[in-house]
Order: sequence, then C-alpha cells, then structure tokens
Amino acid sequence: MSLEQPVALITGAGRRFGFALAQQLLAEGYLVLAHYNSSKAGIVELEQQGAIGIRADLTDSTAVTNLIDEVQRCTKRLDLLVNNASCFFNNATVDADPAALAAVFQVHVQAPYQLITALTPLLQASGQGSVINITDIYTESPSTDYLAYCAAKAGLANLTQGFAKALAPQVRVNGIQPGPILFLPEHDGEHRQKVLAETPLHVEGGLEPMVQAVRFLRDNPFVTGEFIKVDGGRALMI
Ligand SMILES: NC(=O)C1=CN([C@@H]2O[C@H](COP(=O)(O)OP(=O)(O)OC[C@H]3O[C@@H](n4cnc5c(N)ncnc54)[C@H](OP(=O)(O)O)[C@@H]3O)[C@@H](O)[C@H]2O)C=CC1
Ligand SMILES: Nc1nc2c(c(=O)[nH]1)N=C([C@H](O)[C@@H](O)CO)CN2
Repeated sequence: MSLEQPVALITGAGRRFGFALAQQLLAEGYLVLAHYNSSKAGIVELEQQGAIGIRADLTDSTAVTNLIDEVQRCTKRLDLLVNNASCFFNNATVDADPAALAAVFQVHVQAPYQLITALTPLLQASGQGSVINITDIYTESPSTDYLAYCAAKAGLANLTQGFAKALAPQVRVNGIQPGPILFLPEHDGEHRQKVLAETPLHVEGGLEPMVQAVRFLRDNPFVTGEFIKVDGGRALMI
C-alpha cells in the first residue's frame, strides 16, 4: 500500500450494493477492506481485484472487535467507512426468533457504533475521513411490516447525526436513505409492480445512483450530518 493510497472499509461487501461499491472504489485506486459474513464468492472476486476480505458476523461483538483489530493491522489510515451491512427481517421473522430480533439491532446499530468509535483514530489520520451509513427512507415513516428493522435503521440515522457532531471537524459523517434500488430475488412480480406503482419515477433505481450518492457525500467537504434519499421519490408516497 502506497503512503497516498486511499483506504475504504465497506461492510457487507460480498454481494449486491456493497459488492458494486467495492468494485467502483477498487477501480478508483482504493485499498478496499471488504467485510463479509457469508458471501465468500463475491469476496474472492474482489480479492482477485486487489481487495482484502475480512469475515465477521456483526451480531457477535467479539467478531466485530476482531474485525477492528484486522483493519488496524492492514492500515494506519481510513479514508472511507461505509456501514452497509443489513439484515432485512420482517415482523414474522423477529417474532419467531429472539436472536433475529437482537441481530437487527446488533447489525444496524451496535456494530456501526463499535466500528466508528474504534476506527476514529484511523479516520482522523486520513485528513479527509468520511463515514457513510446506509439507512432507509422508512426511518421517518416506519413500515408496519418491518417494525424492528425500521427502528434499527432509525437508530443508525441517529448515530449518523450524533457522530457528525462528535467527530467534527476532522471526520464527516453522513447517510444515504435508499428506496427501491434493487429488489430481492424472492420479491415476486406483484410486489415489484406494487412498489414501482407507488414510486413517482416508476423504476427500480439500480446500484449506480447509490454509488453516485456515496461519491457526493465522500467528496463534498462541507456536508456532514446530512442524508441523501436515493429512492425515485418513493418517500413522498409513504
Ligand atoms: N435493496 C434495496 O432496495 C434497499 C436497500 N437498502 C439498504 O441498502 C443497503 C444495501 O442493500 P442490499 O445490497 O440490498 O443489501 P443486502 O440485504 O443484499 O445485503 C446486506 C449485506 O449485509 C451483510 N450482513 C447481513 N447480516 C450480517 C451479519 N450478521 N454479519 C455481517 N454481515 C451481515 C450481508 O453479508 P453476507 O452476504 O456476506 O452474509 C450482505 O452483504 C442495506 O443497508 C439495505 O438495508 C435500503 C432500502 C432499499
Ligand atoms: N438489507 C436490505 N434492506 C432492504 C432491502 C434489501 O434488499 N436488503 N430492500 C428494501 C426495499 O424495500 C426493497 O426490497 C423494495 O421493496 C428495504 N431494505
């Protein structure tokens, strides 16, 4: 790693948005620390492009500590931390399993808190340290089908504002509130049509608009404690 090479840690980098963002940052010359839990195949692909894969189950605080230790072994600076990892559990899932309920808050609140707190010295050493937390449009108007998930994402949104105040001026902290950027394979046509009918731009956003929002928040030196909605206008309708 050269002295000037920027370094990014992305959680949940093994698939979908986290994977796409990792590839973009690799292409921009970053040393990417690609965190994952189960998506090893994506990490192998990123490692072939120069990333360093680090596994940690973010429901396990000891695993998070080990992740932090590994990051500190890999680098003396951190230019960008993206808290992307997320477990999208609905009410039925968390009602059936107390561990799933706990996981929603461990992954979305506890682990980001641990990571931001412990990695602040590396973010300060960057001279342009930036944290971007991926929340959700439903933090302000919760979905009744995902009560715990929305509460946890609201907690991450609050951490975003709190750390923005606490870490200024050395480190900026912002959030992105996605809408329907990428459906899950299990989302059937009826669900997709319903969601897009309720979305003013009537299309699934895709991952590039999210990457563009990361670049804006990363590069704008006078924005902190702020959120960008990348949702096709869906937040207007909920
Ligand atoms: N897709 C969409 O339309 C929307 C997405 N968002 C948010 O945008 C972000 C990216 O979305 P998307 O790519 O669809 O997310 P996914 O649900 O596809 O991926 C989530 C990532 O989180 C990781 N993860 C989940 N649980 C754990 C855990 N216990 N320990 C460690 N890592 C874990 C997964 O790792 P692994 O695969 O290695 O297990 C995975 O890489 C998320 O924060 C999501 O909440 C918000 C609104 C809409
Ligand atoms: N971790 C995730 N969180 C969310 C997802 C997802 O796929 N993974 N998707 C949504 C959207 O509601 C989307 O599925 C459109 O219905 C919210 N959060």
